[in-house]
Amino acid sequence: MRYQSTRGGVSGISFKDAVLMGLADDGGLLLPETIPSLSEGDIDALSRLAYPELAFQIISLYAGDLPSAALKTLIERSYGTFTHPDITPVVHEDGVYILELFHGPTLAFKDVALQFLGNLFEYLLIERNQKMNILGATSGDTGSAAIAGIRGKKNINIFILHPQGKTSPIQELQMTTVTDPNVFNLAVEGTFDDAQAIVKEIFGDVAFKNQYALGAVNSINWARVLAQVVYYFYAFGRVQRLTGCREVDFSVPTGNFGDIFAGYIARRMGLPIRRLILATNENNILARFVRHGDYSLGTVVSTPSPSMDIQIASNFERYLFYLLDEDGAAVTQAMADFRTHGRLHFSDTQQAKVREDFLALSVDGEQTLATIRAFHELTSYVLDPHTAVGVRAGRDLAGGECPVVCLATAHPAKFGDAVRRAIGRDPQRPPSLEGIEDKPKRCENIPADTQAVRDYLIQNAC
Ligand SMILES: Cc1ncc(COP(=O)(O)O)c(C=O)c1O
Ligand SMILES: N[C@@H](CCOP(=O)(O)O)C(=O)O
Repeated sequence: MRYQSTRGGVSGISFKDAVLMGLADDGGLLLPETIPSLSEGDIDALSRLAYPELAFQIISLYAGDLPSAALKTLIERSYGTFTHPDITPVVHEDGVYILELFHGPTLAFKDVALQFLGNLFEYLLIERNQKMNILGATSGDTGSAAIAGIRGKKNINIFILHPQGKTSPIQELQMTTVTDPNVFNLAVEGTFDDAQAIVKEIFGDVAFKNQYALGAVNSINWARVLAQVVYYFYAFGRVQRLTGCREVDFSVPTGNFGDIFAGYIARRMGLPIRRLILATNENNILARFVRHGDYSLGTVVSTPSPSMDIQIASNFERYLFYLLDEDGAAVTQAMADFRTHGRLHFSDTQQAKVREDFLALSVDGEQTLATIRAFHELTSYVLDPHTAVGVRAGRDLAGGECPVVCLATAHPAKFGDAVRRAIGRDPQRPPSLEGIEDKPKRCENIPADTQAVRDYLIQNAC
């Protein structure tokens, strides 16, 4: 499998090189040159596999340059840290199937890909006798998952920018209480969008990126998206076995568009997904885009689901590549237009195509809390606020005989304030969070300024 950039300036590179390149050197995002197509029989066989074996089969399709034995070991190590034997179990509650993606070390879906990516980076750096400085932006969950995947690894430093005071207290502590010497937490005076823009600008300076061997842990990195494709197949197999259904709907709480884009790839591979339901909070540029073709930038607002307080969704560019008929020049132009005007226009034909690919709903804070409350009253199950956004959209938009799978993207204990407001008590704390408030912390404040972050990197790079 070879990889190409959405902007047409990079092509023919291997999986390993794509993982190390992160952001494509022309500023675009990397995608496989072809998407493998699976038959009904293939999917049937895959749907019977346990998670690690399934991950091996799916990832192998895209990573032909990784020896099989090495890939197997990476997968075993990555999912050996999960506390549930099924890795991503599916539970059935009040008519919806909940795909629990929060049984990894930091209690969010990011662990599924970042445990794997951390081990993959280590393997590639040993193989090439190289060092790496990871630079990432987080609205709360990627940061802690990336730090957990990288801490203690040799020849890698990690620099994570989070928006100061805008993550949940537990999310912040999960990052700042990791005081290993190779971990650098930077609290940016701005929003997640500011932090992500700084990261992309720094990656865009290819000479600097190469000089400091910068690596990407955000869903900029294709390996992130790839590892997330696996659980769509897993959930489909489990739900099909329970219900005998031929198709399923997935409802996906969405911010940076990485998770739902993984579902889109799964569908392009042939997985019978009837509808991909894109659920946002009030930061709803993507829901407006799907529903009305209105892709225009708003101002980031704070919500009970802070990890999705995002306006500029990184992976939208990957979808745009397909919407614009895989024309790199057209994507480059569209991205430049968006930077200049803060909006993009789509033809009626394109809008119709988008509505074939997705349904969408924007769920506000009150509705989110009401969903947590109502679901808890009916089932005793406590949803985290991001999952609640997806459950609300799934209930409103799914229909007919087709089961709906809602992605449970985080454990409720990460968002105690929102849960308390909804159900009047704190969520139960998993053992990994016990005593977290009492641990020593390390974090530095930094302005939302690219040069300041570059200078910090230069001083602290390995
Ligand atoms: C808990 C949680 N749910 C949902 C999302 C949205 O996922 P994505 O950014 O891949 O759209 C995020 C992060 O963005 C998250 O941390
Ligand atoms: N919600 C994310 C935002 C970054 O998304 P990513 O998938 O591109 O890493 C977070 O928790 O940081």
